[in-house]
Amino acid sequence: MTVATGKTLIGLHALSKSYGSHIVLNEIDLEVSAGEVLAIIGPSGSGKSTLLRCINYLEPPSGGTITIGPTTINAAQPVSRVELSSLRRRVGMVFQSFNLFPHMSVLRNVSLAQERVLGRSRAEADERSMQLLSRVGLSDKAAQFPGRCSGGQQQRIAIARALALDPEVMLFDEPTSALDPELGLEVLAVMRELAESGMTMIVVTHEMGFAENVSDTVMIMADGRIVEKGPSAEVMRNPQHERTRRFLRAVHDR
Ligand SMILES: Nc1ncnc2c1ncn2[C@@H]1O[C@H](COP(=O)(O)OP(=O)(O)OP(=O)(O)O)[C@@H](O)[C@H]1O
Repeated sequence: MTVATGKTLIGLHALSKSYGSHIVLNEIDLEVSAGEVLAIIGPSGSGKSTLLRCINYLEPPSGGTITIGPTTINAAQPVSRVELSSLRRRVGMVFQSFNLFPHMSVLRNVSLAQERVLGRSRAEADERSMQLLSRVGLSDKAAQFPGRCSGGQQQRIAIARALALDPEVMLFDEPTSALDPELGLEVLAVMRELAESGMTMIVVTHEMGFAENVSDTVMIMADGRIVEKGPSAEVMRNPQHERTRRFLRAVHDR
């Protein structure tokens, strides 16, 4: 259990996304409190990644609104570059593939956006980067290139890079799916620490242990809709909907 304050930080209202006639997100309503950790689980193709990508406008939604703190973006209206960069700055994202710059040192990977986006000096950015690398247990890798690091280390660097812009919320899209289980555990430990520090997190995951033991809230998606959402222990141990029960049984039998 983490430190959710009860104050809504993120609100989605009737958020929809279609590709042609294929409705991938069907009028999603969702509220996430400051400090809450929400795990999104569900079958393949149910719209989990699309939902995350719509929240930070990597995919423009087809309809609905996204509110983050005091700012509301309406999908029906054009979004300016200023609004988009403000949104992306406030919403950090970590992907399944780490997307680090291979030709830059680990330190530079973490510090570059701080200079470009936040206008920090190189010295300030490097100092902050070293703090964050230490937080993810990688201060000794600062001078290396990412290619010399393991997958788990690269994902922890990607987390440090996202944190470097001081986001209000962190989105994780299956951050351990590309990793061997042991390396995944390193990443999950960093995510647990982040959750306990009070970061607001939305995590698409196949890690049922994370959903049950770290997240405050679990949400099950199927066919672009929210099937069930509630306190994680309740949803994972006593699901109310047949669709959730079927999904959890299938995961369990895998
Ligand atoms: N760019 C795109 N163009 C067309 N269809 C897309 C696009 N992106 C996603 N889709 C479709 O949207 C649906 C939802 O995909 P999404 O990746 O959000 O599901 P998911 O629940 O995250 O699945 P998984 O667990 O397999 O990652 C799928 O049917 C997918 O084929």
